Amino acid sequence: MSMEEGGTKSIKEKNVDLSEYLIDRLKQLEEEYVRLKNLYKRLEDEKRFVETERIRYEREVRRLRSEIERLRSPPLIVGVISDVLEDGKVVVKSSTGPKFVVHTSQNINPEDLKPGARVSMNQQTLAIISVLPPPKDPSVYGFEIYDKPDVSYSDIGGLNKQIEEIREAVELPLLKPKLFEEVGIEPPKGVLLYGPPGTGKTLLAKAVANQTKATFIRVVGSEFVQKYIGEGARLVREVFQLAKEKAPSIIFIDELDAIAARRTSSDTSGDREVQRTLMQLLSEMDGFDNRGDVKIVGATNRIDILDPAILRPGRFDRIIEVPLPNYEGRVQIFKIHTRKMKLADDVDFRELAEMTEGASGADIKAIATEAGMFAIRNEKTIVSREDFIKAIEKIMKKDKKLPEIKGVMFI
Ligand SMILES: Nc1ncnc2c1ncn2[C@@H]1O[C@H](COP(=O)(O)OP(=O)(O)OP(=O)(O)O)[C@@H](O)[C@H]1O
Repeated sequence: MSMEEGGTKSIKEKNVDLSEYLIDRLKQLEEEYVRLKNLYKRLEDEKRFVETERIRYEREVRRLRSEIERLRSPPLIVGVISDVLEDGKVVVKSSTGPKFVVHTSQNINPEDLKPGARVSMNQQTLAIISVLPPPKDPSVYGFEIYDKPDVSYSDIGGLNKQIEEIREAVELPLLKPKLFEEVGIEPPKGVLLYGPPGTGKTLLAKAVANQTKATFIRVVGSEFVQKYIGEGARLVREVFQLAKEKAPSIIFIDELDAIAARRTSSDTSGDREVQRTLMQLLSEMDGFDNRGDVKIVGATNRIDILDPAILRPGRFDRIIEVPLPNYEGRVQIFKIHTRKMKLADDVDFRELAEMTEGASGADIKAIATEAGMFAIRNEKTIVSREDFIKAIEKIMKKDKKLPEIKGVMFI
């Protein structure tokens, strides 16, 4: 009897155990379900994120591919249409001389194809790629023109001697031409600024233009000879023409070395193109009156490779060195580029200047901007000494990282 009782109990107990077990198991499964559901949601989110990242990278790859394509594409030749034939072909005179019968791109509106129109052509097939705007439009050549640049002498740090020299050579003749006549001397025609990159050469030229209310025309030497083959000499002519029309004006030729490097023995068509451009520049400089109100300021990082012809009297006859700033200069440049920043009391320009031996004005500007960025990253609006120190480390390290390759200047 007792056995039987005991047996029934155990069956009951077993049932209780089983139902407890099942409830437990159910709970576990429910929890597992919730966990998997969350995991699924997280994976879905991650999938979406990865998907958008993929699309972003694909877009970036496409952009870089087209950039590579663009950089690889050969320069175009400039020509002038002499006749439009009935079959849609066109007779063009290339800027290097001979005439050709060529095809045109389908993207060109046939109405734009008129005799006299300037066009760009593929180097190999000479097919017309586009019709260029009329030559008088200075933007065609990428000339930068400012009626009155907004840079003043007070924006330039550590170049007092250079400012004095450029004022004497460019500003005085523009503002007081009579003075030179009375004394009976010819004012300098052109001034050459030379020195390492980012030291303020462009800034100096802009400040003189501002002070004399002259139009500032900036052209880049390498663009004269690289953008449109066979056009360098004509571009030089056009810049001088434009400068005369906009007088008083200052022509600032950046990267002068690209068109005025000493002649080498090689005789490629590229060299001949550079030669023609330089000849045109020399003849323009010789041809105009130095008492006039057009002044030329050239800039180069490589005075050592310039053709001596360009430095002869009556051409670039004042040469001004624009070196890397010394300690005092760096203090001043730090002051200039932090004028609009809110600085903590622990920022000491003297200390910063000591830490930035060898930095250019452009480097110091970059340090100030970077210090501001560090402050923003830490959600501060006041920039502290620590932000500057981090910025100096970052910018000065970047400078040092540049590879050293003999004979090559990194600009
Ligand atoms: N002496 C300086 N005082 C204040 N700012 C300077 C000075 N030098 C350079 N900078 C800053 O660096 C920037 C670049 O300088 P700038 O274009 O005048 O150099 P550059 O000598 O013409 O260089 P590059 O040879 O590369 O053309 C300027 O916009 C300016 O903000």
